[in-house]
Amino acid sequence: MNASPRARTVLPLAPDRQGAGLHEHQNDDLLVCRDIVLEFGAFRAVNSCSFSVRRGSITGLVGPNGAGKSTMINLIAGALHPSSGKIHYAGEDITDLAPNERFHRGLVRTFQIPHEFAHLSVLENLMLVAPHQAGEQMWSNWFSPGRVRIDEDEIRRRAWATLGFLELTHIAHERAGRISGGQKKLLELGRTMMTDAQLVLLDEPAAGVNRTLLRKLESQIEYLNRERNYTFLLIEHDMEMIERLCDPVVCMTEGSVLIEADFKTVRSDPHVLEAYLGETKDAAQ
Ligand SMILES: Nc1ncnc2c1ncn2[C@@H]1O[C@H](COP(=O)(O)OP(=O)(O)OP(=O)(O)O)[C@@H](O)[C@H]1O
Repeated sequence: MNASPRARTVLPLAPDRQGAGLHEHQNDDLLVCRDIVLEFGAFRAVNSCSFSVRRGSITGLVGPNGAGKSTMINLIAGALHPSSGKIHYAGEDITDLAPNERFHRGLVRTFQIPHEFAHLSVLENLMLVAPHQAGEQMWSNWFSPGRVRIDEDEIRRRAWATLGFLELTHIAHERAGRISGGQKKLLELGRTMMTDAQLVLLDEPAAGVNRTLLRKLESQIEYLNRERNYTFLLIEHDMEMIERLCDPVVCMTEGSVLIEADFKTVRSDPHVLEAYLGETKDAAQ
């Protein structure tokens, strides 16, 4: 379980209040999404969605298929921009910031290793992600080659340390495209460790991961939360994982937040049950 203190419970919204500001956001909120709307053509995928992520928490984002969870993660990461609403991160309005600017502020999203990195080794994939590499800047190469060397050595050292932590040292020189799905998830987590992450967005980390690797992934998420003070926002359909790791849990349905509370309260909430039941009925038809 996340070691940080559990702060608040927000009771389910009455249906006629859905989409209204969910609650008073607090100073310890690292991320605040307020009244976010996103339309794809005539379809409103996110409908006045408001929730916050407390600094130091592992916040779960759950909800039936199509609820708008991944779209919200895309909006928070900056891959999509809302039609209306505001996103605040670390006290600043980031609604219009580009994804790379968010990344440099420590808002990091994990992603499947893209094709262009699949042919690189696991070690190289880690080294590539380190922020503020002097070698990135042409002027550094011209004027201070020594500094580039030191940076690269430091990044390499950090990459090996990360591999050691993830127990992936034995596959350091494997091509990233050839490792197992579970190992890729660990590598994604490792890539966040090469950055100065503050808020890590994890989209379905458990998907395609076997039980043993899943427990390892969970304990590493807990470790990074506890020891490196990472805050996580985690989308997951595996409710056991959500129960073990997350507090609070935000449940979305039809583009809005239905409830934000501890796992037990969310699980037993009749509106949540109804939302998931609707999904089951749709699948059965
Ligand atoms: N690029 C797009 N164009 C049109 N509709 C989209 C697009 N992306 C998502 N949608 C729709 O928006 C709604 C929300 O999708 P989203 O992927 O955010 O849901 P989700 O809660 O993450 O679902 P799942 O748990 O199945 O991944 C869905 O109805 C989806 O079909």
